[in-house]
Amino acid sequence: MAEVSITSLVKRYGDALAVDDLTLTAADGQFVSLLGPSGCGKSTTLKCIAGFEEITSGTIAFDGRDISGDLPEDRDIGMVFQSYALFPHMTVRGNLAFGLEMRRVGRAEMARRVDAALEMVQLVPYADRYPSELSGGQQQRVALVRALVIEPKILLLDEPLANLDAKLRDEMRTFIRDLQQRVGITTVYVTHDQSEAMTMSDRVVVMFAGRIAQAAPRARSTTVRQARRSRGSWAMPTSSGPCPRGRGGCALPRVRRWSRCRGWTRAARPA
Ligand SMILES: Nc1ncnc2c1ncn2[C@@H]1O[C@H](COP(=O)(O)OP(=O)(O)OP(=O)(O)O)[C@@H](O)[C@H]1O
Repeated sequence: MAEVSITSLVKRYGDALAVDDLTLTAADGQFVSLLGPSGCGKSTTLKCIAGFEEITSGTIAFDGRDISGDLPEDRDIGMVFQSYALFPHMTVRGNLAFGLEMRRVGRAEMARRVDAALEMVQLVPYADRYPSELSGGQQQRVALVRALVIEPKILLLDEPLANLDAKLRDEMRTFIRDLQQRVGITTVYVTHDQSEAMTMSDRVVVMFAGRIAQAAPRARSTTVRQARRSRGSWAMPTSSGPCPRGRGGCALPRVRRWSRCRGWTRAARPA
């Protein structure tokens, strides 16, 4: 497991500034969510951490070692996408074994890790099925353990629940959080769903226009229901800085106060 430190990260696509001087640390074992409206730079930040995008400037370090110039395969990360990205022509077992084969893990060790992974996500009876023979939730569980089976230092999740229905999403939130705590892996999770971020994370980092607008620890007792209740008062800041209503709630690094405050414009509320 590792600490992720991003310092003054800038990512430009031509003239477009996707990430603008972002500095962020995810401590060893911490679950950090990047939350914000569409186009604010969440996925770009994640892709920069993964090495899928070349950064324009700044540094990304794992446990203090600058990995900004490393290839993705040298970064020791596991990644899960919204679209599952499973290999359709491989069985569940084949999907789980693929990354281990690439890393030349021995047969006995590979079998041990794949069996443990199947057990972990309760998919032992589905080991020989193909992805098309699984439900969305089952496919996402395969994608999740496929990322973990290579025993990466960092887990990156890009809106992994976006394709699931509401009930399954609730179940998967708990599932992912429990799994993350059991494995103790440093996790960066991208979402535009406030309740998802609040119920799953140790820290919620709100992004807006490529920058960090708010960073707050999770309200510990927050449940899915509590988070849902607060959704009515959800409002994205139109700029960083204190609450324009002057009540002070938004200026404090506390998710609960901030989410209750109605000072921020509702016009920018994410869908
Ligand atoms: N390959 C690319 N080429 C040009 N511009 C891009 C590219 N990828 C992202 N962008 C731009 O960078 C900005 C940030 O995009 P990004 O995908 O990181 O946002 P996001 O917060 O993850 O949004 P969403 O929630 O919709 O996925 C957007 O303005 C987007 O149009």
